[in-house]
Amino acid sequence: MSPLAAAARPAPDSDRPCRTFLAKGMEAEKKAISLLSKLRNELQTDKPIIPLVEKFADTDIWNQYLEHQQSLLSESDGKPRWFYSPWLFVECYMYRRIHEAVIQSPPIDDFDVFKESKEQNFFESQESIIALGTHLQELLKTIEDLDENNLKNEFFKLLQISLWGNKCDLSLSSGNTISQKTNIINSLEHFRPFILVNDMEHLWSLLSNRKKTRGKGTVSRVDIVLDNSGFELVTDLILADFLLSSKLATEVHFYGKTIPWFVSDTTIHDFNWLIEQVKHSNHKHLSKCGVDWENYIKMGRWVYHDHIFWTLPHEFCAMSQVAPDLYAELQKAHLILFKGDLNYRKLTGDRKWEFTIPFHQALNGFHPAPLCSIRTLKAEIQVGLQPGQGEQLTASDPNWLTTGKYGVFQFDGPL
Ligand SMILES: O=P(O)(O)OC[C@H]1O[C@](O)(CO)[C@@H](O)[C@@H]1O
Ligand SMILES: [Mn+2]
Repeated sequence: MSPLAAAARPAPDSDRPCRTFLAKGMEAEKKAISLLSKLRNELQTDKPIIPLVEKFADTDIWNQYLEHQQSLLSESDGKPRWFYSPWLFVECYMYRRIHEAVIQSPPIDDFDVFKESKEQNFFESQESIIALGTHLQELLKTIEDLDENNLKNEFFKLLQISLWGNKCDLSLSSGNTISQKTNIINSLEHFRPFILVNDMEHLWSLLSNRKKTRGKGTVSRVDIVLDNSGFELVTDLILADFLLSSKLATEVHFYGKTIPWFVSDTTIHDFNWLIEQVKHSNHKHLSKCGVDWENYIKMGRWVYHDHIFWTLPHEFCAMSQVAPDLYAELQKAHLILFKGDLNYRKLTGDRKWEFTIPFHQALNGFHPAPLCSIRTLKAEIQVGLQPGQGEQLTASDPNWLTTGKYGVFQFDGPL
């Protein structure tokens, strides 16, 4: 019997639901693809930016923001358009429209379109991930005996690994694989000159002073606003493990993204999936990391927070108005680490600041707690440089702002 004839024959009752589900799935896939093609056409032909239509936790806030963008334009400017609106808004809007296309297409409405790329990044970085896990387990064997100076050096090493982990970012590589192939630990000295602002000493003095002076049983809390999943997330979890094991912190709070975002950004599914993968690694040191990390979560020493604010287009100086609950949560931290370039753009409002403007000024009143941006440069904004430093970089390396080759540890707050 020909396949067509077989398909035409009424299915036996046993697999009818399966076929219906399959048919519905294919229907949904077609719908999502057509919505995404419409989005691409709007983007490529500079159409007006249209309000979100699907009911979701943040639909109204997004549409209010779009109205705000409209209010900034004069009569003759017409509607906010793709090519003539602030990049921060338009890029965030694009990823939010991708999410809308998926939630409008049940039953695939909870599908993560970037899941495969994020998992591929993890698997392709296995060698360097194993090297990092081994490095951490070796370090933990002797951590109690390290003197202050050695402990500080180990802290600085893991901070730099977390910084350079930020290069592995799929939105910069527009989704092409950008996994960590080499053992990053051996390259730290080579990368050192590419750190343009280095406030690591501030981080050390803040945490080590608090460790010395805090009373028994008091909390030392470090909050990490995460960026990319995959290799970068491993570097952040290894840093967080060290913070607890060195007693520089007694608890670490993590913030991820509520929806798939900028291709590689971490969602709660990515966070849990990665810890599960590490725990089940057949490499004993790596598997020990995963077992410890799962225990930190069970004991409440690691806490994961979800908040819709992180996938809105707002600059962080608006957080206390737009998301006062999140601002209040961040105020409980003794230090907040903001990973990555997008967070840096939102910290500084993505303004065309002079390179030498102080970071404190660019934060425009956003001071929930002492904070540090740990960021590789992928967008044309950088503040807090020395006089002439930006100009010198432009002369020696014209694309220094956007290649991810340079990085900063930029601190703000009382010591
Ligand atoms: O993952 P990160 O470090 O926030 O990088 C995201 C950055 O990559 C880009 O999407 C492309 O360069 C920027 O627009 C964005 O700020
Ligand atoms: Mn990112």
